[in-house]
Amino acid sequence: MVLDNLGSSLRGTLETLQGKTRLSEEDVEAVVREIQRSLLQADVDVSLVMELSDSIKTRALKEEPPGGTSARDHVLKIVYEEMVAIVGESTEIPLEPQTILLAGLQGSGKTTSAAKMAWWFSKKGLRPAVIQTDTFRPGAYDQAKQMCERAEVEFYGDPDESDPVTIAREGLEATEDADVHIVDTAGRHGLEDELIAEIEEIEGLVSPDLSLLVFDAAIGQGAKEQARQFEEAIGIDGVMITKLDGTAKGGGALTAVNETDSSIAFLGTGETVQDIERFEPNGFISRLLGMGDLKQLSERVERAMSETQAEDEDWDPEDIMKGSFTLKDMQKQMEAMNKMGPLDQIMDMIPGLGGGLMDQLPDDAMDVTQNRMRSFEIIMDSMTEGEMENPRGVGASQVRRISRGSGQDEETVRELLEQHKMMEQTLKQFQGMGDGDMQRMMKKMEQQGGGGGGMGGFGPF
Ligand SMILES: Nc1nc2c(ncn2[C@@H]2O[C@H](COP(=O)(O)OP(=O)(O)OP(=O)(O)O)[C@@H](O)[C@H]2O)c(=O)[nH]1
Repeated sequence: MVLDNLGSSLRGTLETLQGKTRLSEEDVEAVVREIQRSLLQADVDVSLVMELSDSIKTRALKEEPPGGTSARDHVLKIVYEEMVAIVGESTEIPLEPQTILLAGLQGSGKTTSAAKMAWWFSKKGLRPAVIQTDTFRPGAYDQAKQMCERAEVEFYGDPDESDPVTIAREGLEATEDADVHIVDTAGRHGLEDELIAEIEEIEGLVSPDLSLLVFDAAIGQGAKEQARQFEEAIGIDGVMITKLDGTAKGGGALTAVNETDSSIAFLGTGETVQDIERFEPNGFISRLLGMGDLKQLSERVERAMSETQAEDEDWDPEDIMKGSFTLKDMQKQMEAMNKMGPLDQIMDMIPGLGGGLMDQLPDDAMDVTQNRMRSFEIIMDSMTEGEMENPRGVGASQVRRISRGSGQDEETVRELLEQHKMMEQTLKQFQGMGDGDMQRMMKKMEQQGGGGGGMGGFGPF
């Protein structure tokens, strides 16, 4: 999203402060101007931008950087804290039985978000059900049903019933064994009286514990009015911002959240049911500022690893840290990597890599890397069990055979073997480490956040 630009433009400005221990008024002005420009471009409301830049300016000039802190880090910390204050706390979502009502305009992503949330609750060990009351859009029933099948969660809808309130009532009865009920509602192009009357009636019937408003990140300034009307009709406890993976500006949604005193519950970052993140203000702003988001990263790694392991019970990632690292382990790691989502999203979560590295890479660098991973996967499919277990024993004639069998050139086969060797060596270093060493390394990565460092140490990809 365009707010990403904030990270790279801000980093550029902050670099000019490198080596300084004191800040002049001009230095602070320059940083604040850059922030204003990025936020306005991202559609954040003007008064909010002014409020934010005033507080950053006042604090940067008044507060003394703590001993040993550079002027650059001091400003970055202030910007970070003030931005976290704007987006506010995340909406509280208790992990217990409850009913959630989703509201929003047509196309905002409600149906998709309902299935995503159900998937999220199911991963937390609860039993969710989605109730589809959208009788307005003809395709809504099939879409919701399909997505719930993909998410492997219970679904209720009735394509032959035209009254949404009846569907809601019957849906709650039919899914009474579920503990989290997510009620999806119809959208309209605009906020017609009919839509408001309908959602009020559904709200009265289901008495939700939580009413969430779903916003498309591209909403722009219209968000404020929308949020106000839904707030009046049913009371909004939080919002879900969707399509943050796209080119949307996102700032309108931030403005609306700020204006309505509501908080952000979830973020939608793609079209599949797994593309949902719980909103975490610190991680979100860290990522915007190119400082990474280790929490989100480790959650994704854990999820991908356990899914990969569930598919092949003979494989245990823990073994890698103890014994030898075979090509089969590398193959499994690549499978897990694919499950983690698009590479550029993952890069943004790594402190010090994020925006900084992305700015330096050519536009197609991610595609090249992903294509190379795909070639590696095809090559590995053409290798024998023995070769996968002992890649160091693969000689020239085997390389030729694998190349012919996979349709990939010999050079790429050799590259794969080289890559494996490098990973094996890197792992050998880790194998000697205790938990304390690992923690120190993670800490170091966190401290380097925002420094725009290079690829150093981050595996081969
Ligand atoms: N890229 C991306 N697309 C999304 C995301 N969330 C939803 N979409 C897409 O946005 C479109 C609209 O989403 P729906 O879930 O149908 O929207 P809706 O609000 O239920 O629409 P109505 O039922 O007409 O009110 C679909 O094509 C979704 O695939 C997201 O986080 N990222």
